[in-house]
Amino acid sequence: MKFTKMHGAGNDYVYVNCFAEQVENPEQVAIRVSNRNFGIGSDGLILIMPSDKADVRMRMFNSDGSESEMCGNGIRCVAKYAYDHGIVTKKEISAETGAGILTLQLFTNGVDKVEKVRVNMGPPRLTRAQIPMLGDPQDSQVVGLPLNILHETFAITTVSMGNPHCVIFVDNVEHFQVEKYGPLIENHHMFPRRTNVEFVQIISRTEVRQRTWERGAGETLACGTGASAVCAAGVLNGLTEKKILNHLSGGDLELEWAEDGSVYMTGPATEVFSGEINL
Ligand SMILES: N[C@@H](CCC[C@H](N)C(=O)O)C(=O)O
Repeated sequence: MKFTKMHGAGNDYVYVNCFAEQVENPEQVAIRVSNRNFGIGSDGLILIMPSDKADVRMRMFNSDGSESEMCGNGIRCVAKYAYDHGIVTKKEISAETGAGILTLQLFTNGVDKVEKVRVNMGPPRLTRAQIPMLGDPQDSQVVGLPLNILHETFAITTVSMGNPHCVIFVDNVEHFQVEKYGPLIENHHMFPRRTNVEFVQIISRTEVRQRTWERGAGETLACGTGASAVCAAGVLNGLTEKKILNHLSGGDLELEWAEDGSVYMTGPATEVFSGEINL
């Protein structure tokens, strides 16, 4: 299988051009290639596919083989791959994802390669049914709900960006035990399809620092859907403005919850290397 390794702010995936390749059993392939000792090494597998509804389609698998509806860092890299490898020639493209069809604006450098992408991530979805989360499905939003984990109580805010997120504001995120609490919240019975978890420190009303425990992957260096969920959660909790800079462990993302109701995410996309693997 031919592949290209790419990352967005350090959130790294193995990308396969399915305009040219066919991938059987992508769940198993994701587990195999993601392994950092016995495989290529990545947070998961992303398939770049033809679409009959959009310029390109993305399917995304975590390193444990589970499929997610959406990946914010991944979709920027899909856009970069599609433009740099001649699948698309426009600088505004559409992409089909499990979270719907998104529009993306591409920014190129002096040698006409994509460096940065702005994605309309769509509106944050806030009802319990949309997350999904146990409780009254019509509950319009969950903001600062107390959740007991071991001997701690966390105030959680839940947001779906097509995939589920549980946002928790903490005083000192660098010293926070992400590995201890992340998996307990990811697998909490409140979340029937598990959840991604963002631990966030407020720096100012326009700047935050985020660490992410990803569903199906563990702690990663960045999460674009998570950063978008944090943008909404900060506003819902009255902690931040609608436009913020988010410092993730592997780089920065710019977020804006705009007047049209959508969250816009802008950030880098980087190609690292290409190769071939015998499966
Ligand atoms: N890193 C991603 C999100 C990947 C999927 C997530 N782990 C899930 O299962 O929903 C991003 O940049 O959004």
